Amino acid sequence: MNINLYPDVSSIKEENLKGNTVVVIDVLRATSVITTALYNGCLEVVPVLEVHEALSLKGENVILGGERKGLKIEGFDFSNSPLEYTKDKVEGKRLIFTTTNGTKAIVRSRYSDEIFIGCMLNAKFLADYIVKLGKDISIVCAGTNGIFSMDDFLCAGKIIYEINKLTKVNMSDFSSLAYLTYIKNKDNVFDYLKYASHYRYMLSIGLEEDIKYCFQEDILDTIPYYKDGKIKRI
Ligand SMILES: O=C(O)[C@H](CS(=O)(=O)O)OP(=O)(O)O
Repeated sequence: MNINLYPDVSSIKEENLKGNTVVVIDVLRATSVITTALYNGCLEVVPVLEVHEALSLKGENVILGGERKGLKIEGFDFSNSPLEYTKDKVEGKRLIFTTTNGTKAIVRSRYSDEIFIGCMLNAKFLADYIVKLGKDISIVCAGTNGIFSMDDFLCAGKIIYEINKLTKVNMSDFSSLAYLTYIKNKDNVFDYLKYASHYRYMLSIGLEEDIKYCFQEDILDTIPYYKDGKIKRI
């Protein structure tokens, strides 16, 4: 099984993803939100690129979530904080979701038939599931504003680490680097993250609790799956 890793959305090409199992990561915070919302009973998440698109989809049993510059959008019900997506707020609801990096990465990974949403929260469970599919794996990091992001890279390393425990893999050099980075830092994640600009930005706008939440490992057994413009739980 081959594993390829893409540092941000601009580096993905249709021919690289076709036929592969694709995992999209935006650990801070979009893919952590999606996984949490579905775990808490949200029916489906619809990722959209633009705020006006989200607003136009308002309706019964629909909630709007997301951010711009890390902050809640006017007219939306929720921000991009996974801590807001509790069972009492999201159960039985349809979430329309737009964020700066994460939802773009998901929508732009549509070249594959098998697209999953990954984060630290579900890494081990996701690895178990996708290994059984037996296809080559492409991991797409959302990055931040079109630039490589160390936080997504560490999460990619964790997912590769979990896959490697289960089956024989052939890692690209970039995948190996993520894998080794995770092994080296797994016991001191926050010492590593302090070098990450996205992490520092999140801290500067008061999101320390979100970060702590997003870097918990293997606490949610939810495997979000993107098909026909919607993300649902497997
Ligand atoms: O709010 C977030 O977590 C980020 C916003 S930004 O990158 O800090 O502008 O959005 P996401 O799409 O989840 O990376």
